[in-house]
Amino acid sequence: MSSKLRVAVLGAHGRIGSEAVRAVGAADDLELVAALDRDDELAALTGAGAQVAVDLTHPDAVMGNLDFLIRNGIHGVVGTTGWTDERLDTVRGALADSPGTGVLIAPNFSIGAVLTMAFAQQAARFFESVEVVELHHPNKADAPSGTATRTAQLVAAARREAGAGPQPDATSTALDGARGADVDGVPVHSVRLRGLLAHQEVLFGGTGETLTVRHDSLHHSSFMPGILLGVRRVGSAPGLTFGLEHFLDLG
Ligand SMILES: NC(=O)C1=CN([C@@H]2O[C@H](COP(=O)(O)OP(=O)(O)OC[C@H]3O[C@@H](n4cnc5c(N)ncnc54)[C@H](OP(=O)(O)O)[C@@H]3O)[C@@H](O)[C@H]2O)C=CC1
Ligand SMILES: O=C(O)C1=N[C@H](C(=O)O)C[C@H](O)C1
Repeated sequence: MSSKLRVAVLGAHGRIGSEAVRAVGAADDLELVAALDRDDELAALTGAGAQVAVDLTHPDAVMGNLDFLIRNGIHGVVGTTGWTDERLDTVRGALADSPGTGVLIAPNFSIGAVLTMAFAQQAARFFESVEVVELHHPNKADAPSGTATRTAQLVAAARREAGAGPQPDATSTALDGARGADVDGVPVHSVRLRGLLAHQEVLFGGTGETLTVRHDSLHHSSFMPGILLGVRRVGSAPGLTFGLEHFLDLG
């Protein structure tokens, strides 16, 4: 019997899932035992003896997939977006009935994006104003992106902790959408443009100065080291882990 970790990919035909299939297949310590997409039976995962499944599907599919994984004691590494507090609580509830099973949900697997979130969190208390602009390819399922939502939530929490009040904004009339989506008081603007992949700017403003923290994913390979790290680590992290930063030493 091989000592390699037995890994499955869900959403295996997709933009990022197909890259994950290649990355898992190329890793010496991992064995790709299933590559499933829409209409494939999840039962194939137990048949193949999958120990970890990577979910890169769609917000409409991920909850059902996780329910199956957790009930069968298969660890999950999830990049699929669409997370709300309610959804996260549902996953926590399912995991409570399956002690020993681990699920990592990462709004973004690229190291640069994880650092962007950390830097933004660090900068938040020093600036009066902050807005997030996320820019993606036009085939993306959701807006705002999971990364932008998480960034805004982290920045908002840091502002609250520092006792910062609402942001200055004297807008008295505006077209709907002109000021973006309000995520915990932080405006988030979503651009969908052919030619782009995944990009984000966090703009901070204070007296006489601005700071922009920008990250660009130029290829889907940017997400692979994070996905592989999650695959290798999730089995020793029972319960729900939200954010790849918990598996990284950010100092
Ligand atoms: N956390 C991160 O770092 C990253 C997260 N993402 C997220 O990953 C998700 C996928 O993105 P992307 O690859 O661009 O999307 P794609 O649409 O290219 O890929 C999704 C794939 O999943 C398939 N699918 C849909 N429903 C199911 C299901 N029930 N079971 C199995 N497969 C299913 C789709 O099939 P069909 O085409 O027939 O619908 C498609 O092949 C998104 O939520 C995206 O935001 C993306 C990049 C990085
Ligand atoms: O759909 C994408 O492409 C991406 N989705 C994730 C998100 O919504 O944040 C991660 C990255 O931005 C790419």
